[in-house]
Amino acid sequence: MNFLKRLENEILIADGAMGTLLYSYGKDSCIEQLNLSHSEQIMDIHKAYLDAGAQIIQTNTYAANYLKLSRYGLEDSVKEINSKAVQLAKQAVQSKAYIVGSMGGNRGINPQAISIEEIKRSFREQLYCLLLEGVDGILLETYYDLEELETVLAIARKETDIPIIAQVSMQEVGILQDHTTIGEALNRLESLGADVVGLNCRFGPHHMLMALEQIAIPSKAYLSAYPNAGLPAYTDGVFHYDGDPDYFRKSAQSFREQGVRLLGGCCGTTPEHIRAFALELKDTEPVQEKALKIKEEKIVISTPTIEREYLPLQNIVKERPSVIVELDPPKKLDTTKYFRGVQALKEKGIDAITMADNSLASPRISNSALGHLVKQQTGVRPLIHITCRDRNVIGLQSHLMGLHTLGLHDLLAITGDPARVGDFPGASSVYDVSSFELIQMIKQFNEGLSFSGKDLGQKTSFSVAAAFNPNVRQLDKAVQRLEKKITYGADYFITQPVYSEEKIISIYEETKHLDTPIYIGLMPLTSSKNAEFLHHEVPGIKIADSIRNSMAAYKDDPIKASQEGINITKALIDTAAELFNGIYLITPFLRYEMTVELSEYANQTSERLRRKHRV
Ligand SMILES: Cc1cc2nc3c(=O)[nH]c(=O)nc-3n(C[C@H](O)[C@H](O)[C@H](O)COP(=O)(O)OP(=O)(O)OC[C@H]3O[C@@H](n4cnc5c(N)ncnc54)[C@H](O)[C@@H]3O)c2cc1C
Ligand code: MET
Ligand SMILES: [Zn+2]
Repeated sequence: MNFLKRLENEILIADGAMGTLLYSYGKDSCIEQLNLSHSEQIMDIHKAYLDAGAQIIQTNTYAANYLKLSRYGLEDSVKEINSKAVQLAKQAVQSKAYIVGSMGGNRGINPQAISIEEIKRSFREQLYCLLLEGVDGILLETYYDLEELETVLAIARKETDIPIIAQVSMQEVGILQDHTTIGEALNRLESLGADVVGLNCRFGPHHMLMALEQIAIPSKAYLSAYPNAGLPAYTDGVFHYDGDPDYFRKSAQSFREQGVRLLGGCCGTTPEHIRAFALELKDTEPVQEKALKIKEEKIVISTPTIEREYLPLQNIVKERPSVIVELDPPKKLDTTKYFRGVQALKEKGIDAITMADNSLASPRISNSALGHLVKQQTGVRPLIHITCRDRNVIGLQSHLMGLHTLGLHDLLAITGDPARVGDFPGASSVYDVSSFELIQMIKQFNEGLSFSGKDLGQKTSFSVAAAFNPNVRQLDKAVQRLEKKITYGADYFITQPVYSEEKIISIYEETKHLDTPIYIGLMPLTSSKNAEFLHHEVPGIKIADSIRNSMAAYKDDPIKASQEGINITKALIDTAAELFNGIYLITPFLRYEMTVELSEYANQTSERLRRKHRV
C-alpha cells in the first residue's frame, strides 16, 4: 500500500532534520557527501527517527543536486551520492517505513541568480537517480521560490506516478517571497498534481499554525507541515536550535486540528521532537473539516504620511532646465568646507546636491546623516545615492525607512562599485539585490509595502533615479538596460560623466524615444594626471583623446589646467543644454568653486537658449 492510501484515514508522522543533526561534522562541509564517508552515522539517524515513531523517512539528499554539489567540487558525484542515500535509508529502515527522496529548493531571495533552465537540468538529473534506486515518494522541500517549485513539480509529475510531497517555505507568515499567499500557492501545487502539499522550514510551530489557520484544507491533496524547532541562536560562529520537544508535543493537536495529515520536522528538530509528535497523535483521527479563522480586519491608524517638500526632480526636469551637483560627503570628519560648498551652490540656484554612497567603495560620512543636516541647515534638496554593496536586504529596508522618516525622498538606486576597487578590498560586497530590485523595492515602499509585501502602515513618496553608463562600446545595449530599469520603476536617469560632444549627441539619438528624462553627467578635469587616471583606471569613464591632449598642454601649470578643465566642461554644457534639460555636475575633490562656476554657466546657457528659441 502506498502511503497516500494510508493518509486517507490516518495521520502519518515523518522524520525530522538531517542537516542540522549533521552540522557537527563541520559547518562548511557537504552534508550529502557524508552518505559516502559516514554511512553508519547516516543510518543511525534514520534508525533513531524510525525508533521515535517516524513512518516516513527522507533520504539525505536535500542538496544533492548539481547546482549545490558543485560548490564543493562534487558535481560529478550526483549519482553516487543519491544512490547511496537511498540504499542507506532502505538498509536502516528495513521496510518498516516509507522512504521519500528529499529534493530541496535552490533559489533564494534573488530568484534571477539561477535560471529556470539550470534548475530544470539539475533537478532532472537528481530525480532520475532517486527514481532509479527506487523510493516510495518524492519530498520537494524548502522552496522559497514558487516558480522553481512549480517548475520542478511539473517535471516530477510527468516522470513518475509515485506520491509527491510539495512544500513551500514562507517569507512572512502566510506569504511567499513573491507575495503569493500560501492558500493560493498550495492550490496551485495541488492542481499541478502534488499529492501532499504543505509547509516546511523557516518557522516553528507558532507561526506555521498561524498561517495554517488562514487556509482551507486542500480538496484533493493532503496537508503537511514540517516546522523548525523555533528560531536558531548563533553562538561562537555556529547556529543551534534549543527548541524543546515538549513544546512540540503541545503543538501536535493544533496541527491535527488545522487538517495536517503528514507531520514531521525541519531544521533543529531531533528524534525527540518526532517522538513527541508521534506519542501525542497516536491513535488520533485526522479532521475532515475545520473552521477558518477569519483574518481580523486591521485597524488602520491613519498617521499622516510625511509630505514631500519639493516637487520630484523628474517633474522639474521634464518642464525646465535643471542643474544638480554632486558634492560627496568627506572622507574625514571635518564638514566645514563641505557646508561652505553647499552654501555657495545654493546661491547659484541648483535643484539638488547629490551625495554619493561611499563611491569607489571607500568610507565617507554617511550621506543620510549629512543629507539630513544639509536639508535642515540650508534648505537645499539632498539627493541620496544608495548602493546594494554595503547593506543586505534588511539594511536596505531599514535605511529606506530611515530616509523616509528624515524626509529625504530623492534617491539614486545603484548596484555600486564593488568593494575590491576601494580602500578595503577584502571587505564583502553584499549585493543581495542589484539596482533593478532596489528600484523595485523603493517603488514598493511607495505602495506602502516592504520588499516581502508586508504592510508598512504608510506610503513613502520616494522619487528614484537610476544610473546610466553611456561610456560603453555598444550604447544600444546600455539603452536596453535603461529600458529594463524603467520597467522596474526608474523615474529618471543620471549618467556617468561624459567627455565628448559626440557622445552627448549619440546619447540623445539613442534615447530620444524614451519618455524618461536624463541628466547628463559632466565632471571638470583638474589636471592632466586626473584625466589620465579617470580614463585608464576608473570604471565607466572614458575621455576623448582631444580633451586629454588639451589637458596635457597644461601639465605644469595647475591653475591653467583647472581653468582648461572648466572651459572643456563649458563647451560640453553648450552641447548638452541644446539637447537635454538636465545637467548633473560632479564636484572633483570637494573643489566646489569649479562646480559653482559651472552651475552659473549652465544657468546662463539655458537662459540664452530660452531667449534664442523664443525669437
Ligand atoms: C550617477 C551615478 C552615481 C553613482 N554613484 C555611486 C555611488 O554613490 N557609490 C558607488 O559605489 N558607485 C556609484 N556609481 C557607480 C555605479 O555603481 C556603477 O559603477 C556603474 O555606473 C553601474 O551603474 P549601476 O550601479 O546602477 O549598475 P547596474 O546598471 O545595476 O549594473 C550592474 C552590473 O551590470 C554591469 N553592467 C552595467 N552596464 C552594462 C552593460 N551595458 N552591459 C553589460 N553589463 C553591464 C555593471 O558593470 C554591474 O556589474 C555611480 C554611477 C553613476 C552613473
Ligand atoms: C534547510 S531545510 C533542510 C531540510 C532537510 N530535510 C534537512 O533537514 O536537512
Ligand atoms: Zn529546514
